[in-house]
Amino acid sequence: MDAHKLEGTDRDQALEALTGHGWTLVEGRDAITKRFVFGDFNEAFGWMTRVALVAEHMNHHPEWFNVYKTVEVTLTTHDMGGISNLDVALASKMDRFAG
Ligand SMILES: C[C@H](O)[C@H](O)[C@H]1CNC2=NC(N)=NC(=O)C2=N1
Repeated sequence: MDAHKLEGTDRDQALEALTGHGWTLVEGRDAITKRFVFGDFNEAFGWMTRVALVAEHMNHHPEWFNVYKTVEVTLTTHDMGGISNLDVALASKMDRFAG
């Protein structure tokens, strides 16, 4: 997928959709974040595994932190110094996989 930094109304619309699904902007950097809470570690790590395969296929990788059944995710496009269409695509995959 071709990466481009989101700007203007494209960005506004994407952020509006994401915040409707529990994503928020990170303070002090151009990134989005969400905390996913699963039933147990098995569910959390299973989800991470499914996301990891997609992320590798996209060549777009999350920053994430897992403790037991909780995964805190931050998405940004390091190469562009901000939020791109790839972050939006990966965020929606994560939401879909989390059911
Ligand atoms: C060299 C490699 O293609 C780049 O470093 C890719 C890998 N995964 C990436 N993931 C994310 N989130 N942002 C990037 O800019 C990025 N760049």
